[in-house]
Amino acid sequence: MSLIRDLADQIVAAHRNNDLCIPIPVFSLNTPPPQIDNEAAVDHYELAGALAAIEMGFIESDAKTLGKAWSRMTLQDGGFNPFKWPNRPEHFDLLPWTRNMNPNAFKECPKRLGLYGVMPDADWVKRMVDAEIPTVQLRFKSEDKSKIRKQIKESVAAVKDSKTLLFINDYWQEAIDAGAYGVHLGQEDMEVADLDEIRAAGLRLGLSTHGYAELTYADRFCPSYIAMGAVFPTNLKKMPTAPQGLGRLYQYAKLMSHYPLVAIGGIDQDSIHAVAKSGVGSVAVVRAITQAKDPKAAVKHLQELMQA
Ligand SMILES: Cc1ncc(COP(=O)(O)OP(=O)(O)O)c(N)n1
Ligand SMILES: Cc1ncsc1CCOP(=O)(O)O
Ligand SMILES: [Mg+2]
Repeated sequence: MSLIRDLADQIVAAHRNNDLCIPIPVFSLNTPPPQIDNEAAVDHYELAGALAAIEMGFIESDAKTLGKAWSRMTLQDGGFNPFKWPNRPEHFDLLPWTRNMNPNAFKECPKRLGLYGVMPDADWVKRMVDAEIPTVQLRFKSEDKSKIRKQIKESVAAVKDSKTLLFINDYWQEAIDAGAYGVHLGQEDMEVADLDEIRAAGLRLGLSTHGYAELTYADRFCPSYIAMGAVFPTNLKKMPTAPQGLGRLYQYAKLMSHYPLVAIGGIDQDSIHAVAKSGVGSVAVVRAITQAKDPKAAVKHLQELMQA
């Protein structure tokens, strides 16, 4: 165990000062630390990588994923180097990059979806089309199926004959029925959705992720794009994990660079440039548009800042 401890200490020391570390929240200091299964681990590097990740504030599932990646990286790169960080698809055993060879891949979307407005109703979708935003999502939350269908129908009509691409959040069946461009699903949504039906209908699929474990899981489905967040704190949604920060976003973007990527969560005009520099082709925002004095001008300004 002391060898594993020593390797883990070297990894933590090498990465202590970069933005990959997230302080462990005070409320969880009294709970027992997550257990890494020594028996199931392949080698010392897997255990050390996972232990280091826990100390750097990664959640248990991400620490386990990182442990396996540390093991593969150490074997593939011919030795242990604590200053490295796993960031290549082969470290995480991701699918081969050639999506057109994968019969289960979802339909392709542009690699760079650009500014992506996540909007609460069809009127906002119309405003975004008028502002010529490249990508928009209808994120209308309701229990009322007839209202949902109406909102989706109006949104699909709004983007017709425009260059704006429309994703529908959650309501995949209604999105298929209305002929939308694509659907966006979270990790829980995808467990209950009929992914085969979405693929067969030719809709694009975007998936939410919140860390390494969900990224590698999402990769198994070869979605059209992968969203990563929350980058910064947001009050619009209760997030399952702490804000990831720019350091982790940059690593995720490097690892998944063969996918169209979307960054989301708490991004505004002050941070959008740094977020775009991570290499993601798209930045999704809600409040930076809906709470702007002039939403149309905000769309233009945010796009300029992304490209600057
Ligand atoms: C682009 C984009 N990324 C993430 C989400 C969040 O989706 P989900 O986790 O399913 O949460 P809800 O939006 O359904 O509350 C999103 N909608 N869009
Ligand atoms: C829907 C959603 N999913 C992850 S963060 C988020 C909300 C982002 O809103 P904002 O851009 O206002 O922080
Ligand atoms: Mg959802």
